[in-house]
Amino acid sequence: MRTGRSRRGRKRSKFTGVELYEKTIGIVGLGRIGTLVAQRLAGFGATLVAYDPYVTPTRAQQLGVQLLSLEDLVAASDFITIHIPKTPETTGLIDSAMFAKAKPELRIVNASRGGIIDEAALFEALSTKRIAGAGIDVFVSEPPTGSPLLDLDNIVVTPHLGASTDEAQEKAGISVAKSVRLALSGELVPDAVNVAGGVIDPYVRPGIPLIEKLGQVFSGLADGPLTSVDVEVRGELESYDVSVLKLAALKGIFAGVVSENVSYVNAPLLAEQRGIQVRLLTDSVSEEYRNVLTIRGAIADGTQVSVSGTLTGTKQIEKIVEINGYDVEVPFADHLVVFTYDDRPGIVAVYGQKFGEAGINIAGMQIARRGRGEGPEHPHDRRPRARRAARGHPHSDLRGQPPRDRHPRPRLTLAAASGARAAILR
Ligand SMILES: NC(=O)C1=CN([C@@H]2O[C@H](COP(=O)(O)OP(=O)(O)OC[C@H]3O[C@@H](n4cnc5c(N)ncnc54)[C@H](O)[C@@H]3O)[C@@H](O)[C@H]2O)C=CC1
Ligand SMILES: O=C(O)CCC(=O)C(=O)O
Repeated sequence: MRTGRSRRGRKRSKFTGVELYEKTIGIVGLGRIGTLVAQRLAGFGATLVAYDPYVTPTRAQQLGVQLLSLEDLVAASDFITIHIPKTPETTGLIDSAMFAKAKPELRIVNASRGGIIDEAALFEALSTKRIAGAGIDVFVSEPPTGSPLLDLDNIVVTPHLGASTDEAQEKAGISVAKSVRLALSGELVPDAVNVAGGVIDPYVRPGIPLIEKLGQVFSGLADGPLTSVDVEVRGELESYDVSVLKLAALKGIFAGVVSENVSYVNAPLLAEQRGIQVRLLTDSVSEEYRNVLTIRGAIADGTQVSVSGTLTGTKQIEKIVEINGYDVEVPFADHLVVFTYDDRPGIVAVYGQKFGEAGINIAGMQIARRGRGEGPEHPHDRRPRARRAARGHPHSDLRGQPPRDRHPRPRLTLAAASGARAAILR
């Protein structure tokens, strides 16, 4: 890096730059920063391409970016800007083989982590003018004292100042404080290194508490040890990274049934320890709602359980929209009781009477059936029964017993709204 001054003043011609307008800019890593870079660059009249194997083409399209392979991105780009973590996979990602594919006009910027660009390969590419220039904020060893890169005149270096604005430093402090608060209250800390949730888009965020509650309902409905759980995401959410919804579903499922504290970190482990196969499935088609989240599981005896939910209206009210194949539309409540029974007259009155005898107020009710006089489809649905799903008291057992690491036997359970008064009818 040179000061660029001659004895008689500046040689202005040495400092002629190039425009971004009508150039191709390659963004490596379309996470938080890569996305912001794409949004900022949208106004520069450049063609934006990106490489990020963990981002869907639809998501990239929403950002006005075309996803390419890394090789194609390097070959097409006039500028490359790197925004990925340093991992074994990304160390030396940009090496001499990549520079061999680059245009001589390429200018490459790395403000992510040192070593993602192989420094020896970069030195070679810059010193032989294989590429036009580089802007480097991060080095393998910092400060980069003695690095031969510092002697080149087609590189601009900064001492790891990528986040050094007054605003960024303040935001970083606030962000850390918020994460600590979330961790202390047992909630999801999206930035935690041991949470496999990935970048959580604001559009995905409201689905987290929804699917966690669905997990609690699912757990109340499941009557035996689970062998598999599918977390299904249908609708517009399909184009986002929704991996956090899998974690939240598992957290909800296990919250009421294991005695240990369930978190976003240990929930996948709890599933693995129990030999439960867990999958995240996505589909862009959702017929009735903009988005629907479903937890579908199989129990060891082969029966299936499912529960779906959505967020409705401008207030984004959380609702259950399907239980075991029956269409419903029920808002979540502190206590829910689900009955499955043969479709014949007088059943509702029987249940109503039992609730009344137990001094329990019914605040709302919905009946669903697949067709006139039809009974339930699931074999395990053939006898009258109830399952409860309690929100707000996930650890409370209705009989006042400690939570158990197994599912309850079939029984008719009535729950008092306060959780304090409860009765069990068999
Ligand atoms: N120079 C500085 O002062 C600063 C540096 N950084 C660094 O910038 C980088 C990006 O930060 P964020 O955007 O917040 O991270 P992020 O986690 O939000 O995004 C990273 C993206 O990289 C993608 N990715 C992961 N492995 C990949 C691979 N092998 N190939 C291509 N893409 C891959 C992920 O899918 C994700 O979309 C990080 O390394 C961070 O430490 C961040 C802030 C300031
Ligand atoms: O300015 C700092 O403290 C370093 C920021 C950084 O490299 C990061 O957030 O990854």
